[in-house]
Amino acid sequence: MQQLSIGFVGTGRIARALISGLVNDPANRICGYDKDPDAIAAVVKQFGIEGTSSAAEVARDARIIILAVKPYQIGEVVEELRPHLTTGHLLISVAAGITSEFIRQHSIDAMRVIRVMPNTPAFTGQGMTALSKGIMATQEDIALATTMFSAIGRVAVLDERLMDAATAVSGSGPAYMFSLIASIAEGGRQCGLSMQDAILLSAQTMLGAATMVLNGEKTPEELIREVTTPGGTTEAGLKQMDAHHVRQAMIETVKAAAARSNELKQ
Ligand SMILES: NC(=O)C1=CN([C@@H]2O[C@H](COP(=O)(O)OP(=O)(O)OC[C@H]3O[C@@H](n4cnc5c(N)ncnc54)[C@H](O)[C@@H]3O)[C@@H](O)[C@H]2O)C=CC1
Ligand SMILES: O=C(O)[C@@H]1CCC=N1
Repeated sequence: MQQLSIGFVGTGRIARALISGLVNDPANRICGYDKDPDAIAAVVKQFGIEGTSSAAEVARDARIIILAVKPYQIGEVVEELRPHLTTGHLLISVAAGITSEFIRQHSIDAMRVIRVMPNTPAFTGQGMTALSKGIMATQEDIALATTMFSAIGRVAVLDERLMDAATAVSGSGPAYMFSLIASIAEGGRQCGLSMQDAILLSAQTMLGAATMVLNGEKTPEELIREVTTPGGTTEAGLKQMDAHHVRQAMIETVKAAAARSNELKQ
């Protein structure tokens, strides 16, 4: 069994979601550093990873370094890491908008960089990660990252120019899904259900509907037709969705998030 040494710089919300899945593989040896002592103490306590006291220590202890800080903090973290980086390292960035070229140019010329966009359902093993190869990264690096991120859900390998779109659909997507679940549940509550029952009915329905789509036998449009009886309840509901331009609103939601990811580009 090949041991993988993985180090996180930044152990906030998305890092915790990734660590929660990666710790299950005994082949992974995980360490982390966060400039907030409470953040690193929390992950050490929760997941039993090794805490370190600087980014330099992460570079010393890990071959794979995951940059999990806010986009505007990536520059300072790469500067801090640079003197400690070698061609033996692989840098993986989860930051929205930040290009692999920005990271390579601010680290070392031969740096192998992979840009990924995971999402918080990684906590349940049902994450979706899009990943793309920087110019110096190899197919072996992509294969390694694919295996790593498969521990927390599904993986799609994309050309980097599509990462803004992936960020908008699956990176930010859980927030839209939570919003839809909450809105449908609120409708149920207004029709007499308790909020607890309404959330259960709404969330389990989203899970079941998503599973049917992923089974891949039918398109979402075909599945809509199968639920909808002419003159029945679904048709009455869908008419309201159309009247309130819900589909168009969701399209515009994704386009706005992709545009913002593009604005964060460095
Ligand atoms: N939250 C999400 O659902 C997703 C977030 N991302 C990306 O992940 C990155 C992190 O986001 P979150 O985890 O949500 O943020 P967060 O604020 O929860 O975590 C960031 C962590 O980085 C630490 N940090 C900041 N500067 C540092 C430094 N110089 N050295 C070491 N640690 C430092 C902070 O103390 C904090 O604990 C962002 O770039 C975001 O675009 C990507 C996919 C999904
Ligand atoms: O909202 C954000 O910018 C990050 C990136 C994707 C999910 N959260």
